[in-house]
Amino acid sequence: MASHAAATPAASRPAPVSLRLAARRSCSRGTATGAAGSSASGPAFSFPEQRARRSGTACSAATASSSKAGSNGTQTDKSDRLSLDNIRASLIRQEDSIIFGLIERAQYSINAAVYQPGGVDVPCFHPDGTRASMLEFMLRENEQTGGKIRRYTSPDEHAFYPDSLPLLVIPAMSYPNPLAPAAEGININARIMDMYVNDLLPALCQEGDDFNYGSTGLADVSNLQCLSKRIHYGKFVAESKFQAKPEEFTELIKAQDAAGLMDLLTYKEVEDRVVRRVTNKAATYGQDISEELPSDLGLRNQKDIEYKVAPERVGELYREWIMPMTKDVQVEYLLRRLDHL
Ligand SMILES: O=C(O)C(=O)C[C@]1(C(=O)O)C=C[C@@H](O)C=C1
Repeated sequence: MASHAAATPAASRPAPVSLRLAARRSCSRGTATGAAGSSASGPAFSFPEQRARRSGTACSAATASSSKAGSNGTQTDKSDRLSLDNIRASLIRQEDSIIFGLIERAQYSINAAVYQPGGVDVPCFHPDGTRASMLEFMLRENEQTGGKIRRYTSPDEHAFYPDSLPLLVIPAMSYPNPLAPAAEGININARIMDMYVNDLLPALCQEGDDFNYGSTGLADVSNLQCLSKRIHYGKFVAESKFQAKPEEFTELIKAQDAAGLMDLLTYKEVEDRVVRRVTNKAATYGQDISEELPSDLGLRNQKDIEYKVAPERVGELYREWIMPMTKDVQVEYLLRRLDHL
């Protein structure tokens, strides 16, 4: 059990070498075989292909068969979840899944074998015959299922293996998408995977191996998908900021001034509030709640409360990794905001 004591900064706890190697290999090999690469030097996959996935034009089997679809076989998202007004509220809701997921994962040891290619004997899916890690295998299998039911046609979802997605088995759906076309080429999942395995897990989990590989991998898949969604929401946040100050942003975009964009989109006081809220949520979700009403328990001394994960540590992970990567997505999106228009 973690205490409420001040957490050691994640950056000062280097990951075991084996984990660093495993994730690096998975990222570099993944770029060649389907895993998303960092988009710093260009789109991770081709623009027309990604559009096909989003629009469902690669999904003829499904579009041809639905009676509930529109005249072109495409359904429309009737929810308002991608309207710009709902973006900040969604970020706050997503915190709950992320915090619960991190606490869930922290009950298991690091279990390094899950991240090492061949560490656990799983079927290989890399075309070049190199072995996959158990996490890569589970993530890709999960995307095969989600991909069939249009998860990755939604503009707020990003696959870790976008080049390996299957055809849809249900009709395509058209989503309201307030983003500029350049958004389609931005996918930083390879960086997110690297950060999760090498920085976040070592800050969260006990060293060692408890052999709960299946539970570990399931928690990891869910956490990676939640983190990916949260971080790529930066595209929507950036779009709302652009629309609020179009002249200022346009000037910086035309100058390709990444540092200026970062300054303009950063709200230090909002970040402080996020860290405080996340820390409070981690304190609430991470304590053992008994069947007694709080009033029957009397006043509990804060120092007596045992937490599953030190709440400050979760706040730090937000400050050090999750918010900076969300801002990186915002800058990447804004730098290309005027492309293809
Ligand atoms: O809420 C915003 O304005 C955001 O851009 C999101 C976010 C975050 O990741 O939580 C990122 C940058 C800001 O400095 C504050 C918060």
